[in-house]
Amino acid sequence: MSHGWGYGPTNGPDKWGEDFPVANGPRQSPINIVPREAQYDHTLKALKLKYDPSNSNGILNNGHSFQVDFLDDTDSSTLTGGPISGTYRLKQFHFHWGASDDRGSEHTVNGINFPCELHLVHWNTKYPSFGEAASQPDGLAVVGVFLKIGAANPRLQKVLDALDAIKSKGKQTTFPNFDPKTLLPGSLHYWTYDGSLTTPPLLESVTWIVLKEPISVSPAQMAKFRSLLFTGEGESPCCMEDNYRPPQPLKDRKVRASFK
Ligand SMILES: NS(=O)(=O)/N=C1/NCCO1
Ligand SMILES: [Zn+2]
Repeated sequence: MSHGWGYGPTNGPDKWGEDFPVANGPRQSPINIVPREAQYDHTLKALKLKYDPSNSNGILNNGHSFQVDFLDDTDSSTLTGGPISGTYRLKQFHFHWGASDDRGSEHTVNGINFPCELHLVHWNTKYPSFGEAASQPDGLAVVGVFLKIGAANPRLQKVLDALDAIKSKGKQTTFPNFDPKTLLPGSLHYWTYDGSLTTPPLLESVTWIVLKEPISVSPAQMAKFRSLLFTGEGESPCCMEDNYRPPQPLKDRKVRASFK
């Protein structure tokens, strides 16, 4: 790709391998999850998510999605338990979504797409920083949460209300006192497998933890996601939508389930 990566016909997922050959590697993400082929593992621990709302810092349109960034200089917002060992710090959360409600998630379940998927990105504190951790096979842990069309989600609305201030690429604003736990479903049952970042550089450093239970989002709330722009101020506007990578080959991997 002569220009930066994105989700269009000339710089989208099918082209990423030109600049990032790991795109065709052995542990790429996302994947299609087939529940009846997942192996229940009774040794898997319960997820422990401890988030301090005072760590939430800002919200940024990065030109691919929007992300809420967290202060990660202490262990006050962490993921422990689950399939991982040690302590992983929350760095940011972001979403992927479609141009219409029939697509948008990155992981699929029995080939079914959800309209949106939330990713909470954590890094292993055995490494000195997110950047260092991102290059290690056990460096990152991302919790994925599906969003399913239903009733409006008042907790999600707090995030969506900030989007008017970050409509175009590069815009950011403060986003204090937000508890990401409010975005989680009632059940923390999960599927887990070894994978990668789903965006370039596609590093194969992610332990994926995909929650079985979705949270709700209304059609009007989905329209709010789509009101963002991939493009910067002064560029011809392009709606931020279909910012998802499709499922990748499972290759020599097993998906484990934390539940029967
Ligand atoms: N979609 S993803 O795998 O979470 N990708 C990233 N990239 C930077 C942080 O998370
Ligand atoms: Zn993501």
